[in-house]
Amino acid sequence: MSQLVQVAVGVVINANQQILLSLRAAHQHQGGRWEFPGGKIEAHETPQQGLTRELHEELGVQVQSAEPLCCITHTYPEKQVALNVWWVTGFSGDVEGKEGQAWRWVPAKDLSQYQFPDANTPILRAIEKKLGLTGP
Ligand SMILES: Nc1nc2c([nH]c(=O)n2[C@H]2C[C@H](O)[C@@H](COP(=O)(O)OP(=O)(O)OP(=O)(O)O)O2)c(=O)[nH]1
Ligand SMILES: [Mg+2]
Repeated sequence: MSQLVQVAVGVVINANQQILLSLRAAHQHQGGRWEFPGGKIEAHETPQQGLTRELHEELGVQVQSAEPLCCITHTYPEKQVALNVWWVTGFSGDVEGKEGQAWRWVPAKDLSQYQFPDANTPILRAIEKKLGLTGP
């Protein structure tokens, strides 16, 4: 199996309980699916530094407050990823698709209507749990 790729992912939530999604470009791995923004952590970075850099590069926002949400390891046919997922409750700046990608704020309860990379199912469960959206 190829190397494990470490990825920092941000679940950015605003005051209206909406979550920021961004569309993966067609040419990317898992292209055409919606994602929680983020990307590969560089060798010299901590996961939180990677998160902050990626959200700034991809969406032009500055992370101000974040805590770990969950960690997921997933094996795709072509690579294995470790997603270091952060719950981002504070940021500054206006969101912009810096890489030309579509993005949108989605009510947390509507996330299941979107197609995400296969690894993301546990992230959706973690968000529901965090927000108390799970049934009895
Ligand atoms: N950002 C992000 N990546 C995800 C999610 N779910 C998931 O399986 N991944 C995978 C897809 C990719 O293989 C990897 C993330 O890498 P990436 O393509 O965003 O990396 P990057 O921003 O550094 O961009 P690049 O090197 O491809 O230019 O993690 C998700 O919700 N968000
Ligand atoms: Mg990325």
